Amino acid sequence: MSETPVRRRRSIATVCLSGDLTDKLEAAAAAGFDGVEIFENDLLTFGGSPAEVRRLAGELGLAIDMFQPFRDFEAMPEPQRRRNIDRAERKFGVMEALGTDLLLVCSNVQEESLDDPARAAADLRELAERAHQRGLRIGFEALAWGRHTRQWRQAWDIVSRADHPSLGLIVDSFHTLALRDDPGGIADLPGERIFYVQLADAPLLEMDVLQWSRHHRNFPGQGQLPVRRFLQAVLASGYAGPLSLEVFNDEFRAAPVRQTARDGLRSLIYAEAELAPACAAAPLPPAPKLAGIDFLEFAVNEPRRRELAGFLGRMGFRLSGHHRSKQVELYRRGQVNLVLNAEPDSASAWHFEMHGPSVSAMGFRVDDADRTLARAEALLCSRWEEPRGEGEAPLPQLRAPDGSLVCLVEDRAGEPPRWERDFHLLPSQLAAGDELLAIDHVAQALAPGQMDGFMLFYRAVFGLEPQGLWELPDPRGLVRSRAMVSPDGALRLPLNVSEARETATGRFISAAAGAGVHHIAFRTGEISAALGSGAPLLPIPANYYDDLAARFGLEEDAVVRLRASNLLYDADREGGEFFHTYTSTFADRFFFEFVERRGGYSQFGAPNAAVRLAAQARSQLAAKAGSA
Ligand SMILES: O=C(O)c1ccc(O)c(O)c1
Ligand SMILES: [Mg+2]
Repeated sequence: MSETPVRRRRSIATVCLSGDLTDKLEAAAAAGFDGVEIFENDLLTFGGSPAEVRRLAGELGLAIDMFQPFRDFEAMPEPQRRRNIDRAERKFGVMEALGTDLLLVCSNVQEESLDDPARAAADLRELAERAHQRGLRIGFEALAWGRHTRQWRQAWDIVSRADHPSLGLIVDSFHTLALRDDPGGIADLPGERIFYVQLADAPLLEMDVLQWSRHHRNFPGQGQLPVRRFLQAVLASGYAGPLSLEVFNDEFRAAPVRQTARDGLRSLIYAEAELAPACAAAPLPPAPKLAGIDFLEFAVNEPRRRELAGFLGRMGFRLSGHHRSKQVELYRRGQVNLVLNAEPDSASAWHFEMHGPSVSAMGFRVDDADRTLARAEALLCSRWEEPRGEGEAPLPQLRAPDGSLVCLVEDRAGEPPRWERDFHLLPSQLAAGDELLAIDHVAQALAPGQMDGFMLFYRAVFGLEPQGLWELPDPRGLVRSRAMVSPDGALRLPLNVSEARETATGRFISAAAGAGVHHIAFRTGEISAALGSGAPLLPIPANYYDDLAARFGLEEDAVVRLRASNLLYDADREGGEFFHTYTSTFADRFFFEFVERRGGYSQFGAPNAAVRLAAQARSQLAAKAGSA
């Protein structure tokens, strides 16, 4: 076919969003949605009339696609059957006032409903005929926990038996995929008989499907369901209506509404683009090929600059350059670049005001900076341009969800990055043989509720893949950790979140006023040589080493060496080994880690996290006692 695909309409159910109906509509419009599904409860609890909702949506440029849900309608014995018809007629009145023509009827969950598809079809046919007379339509959706109708095929069977032009099918990815039902057959339905499509993802959880649906859904790309297969089947049917998000999620209910709405639209754009050109009018530029982290920038003021420079110096970093026009210094050790930014009136200065000494920017090595920026903007990220001095190189940058910056550094084989030319470089003072090889990973602390949004950002914009979830015991609560990793492992970003305020992650969030980088790991060659003697290390208790010998069956002298160097150890099943150690924490904010990977080890030593967290809690207490 040669016709250019038109952009498909994108919608969101009001139940996805926090706040009252006004907040929800404003956020949906601000994000850029075309329409909304009005969830009945949001209308019932709203202070204004349905006509006012219609006016507000109209002013915001939002269509009201659908009113939902209408429950427990089909296949009821009399007298409920008749009462349900009367109940529906009243809802039709509400729909007319709202200015929407589609009502979602979800499958009956009542015990007394009849196991009689013919009756269900007859009831829905009558409802559709009544709707038709008022210019309205009915869509029938199978709830995964319906009494008799649970699968899309059963709902379709009833809809096709009823055979009324004002009755169609509604499919919802969650209900289909949560039951591990095959969405493939949806492709064979006549697309115009599908009246509406709802999309949701979810993490794989072993639990009752109703509880799973009501509390743990998330946006496509944030979970583990094969939403893409579902969407592929829907599009193959020829369905031309809106794609709509319908997510019930406890964290979303508590989250800032505009961020959730923007995440929702980002997830839809991303989901569509993965299926381009079937779906998106303008396919997204491809995700970058990532070659690791080129530099990290720290926001500092003058006293913190001196302090941090001292800390870096003890880890073997040397002052390696002064920016030509700004109060910015480059520190280097081997392949690792750290930049201290004290420039007034800069993005970094603003970051310092908000968060104190902190990582204000990460430089990602990408194959094509402009293309990556175009992709990011298409995925609703904003770009940032820092003022530049005469002749200085432009550095494409975009904002991460926490307000920090991601700089896109073009990786030009063998050549130094363009930004280096903006520095007066100092003659290198290479220490021989023990240089740092790379920034191995950068871990971020997130506030509760931020994991899904950050995960989607790194996945959609940069093509990072979410790894398994780790639960790390801190003495003061649980920390959940999930790493986002580029396909070849060149870029690794663990994301940590904790509900408990006194865990290392919780303390960071309160001390640093929100999400941010809380540790940076450097990859070394032979780690004991790379450590030297200067780095201020976090002490590891002797008990750890006794256990280590038992767990891995290490030789006595190997354990002695680990202990002497304060090293933690992990190994994977394939014989890969991991040696690592942590520094003390700088200004109660962030700390560093040195890691050596051997034999293809690709994890982060999560089994050792508890030891690290406990040691940090102990030194935190000691510091408190010292200052009291
Ligand atoms: O959880 C529910 O009741 C419910 C209601 C309407 C829907 O569209 C749905 O998918 C679930
Ligand atoms: Mg639904």
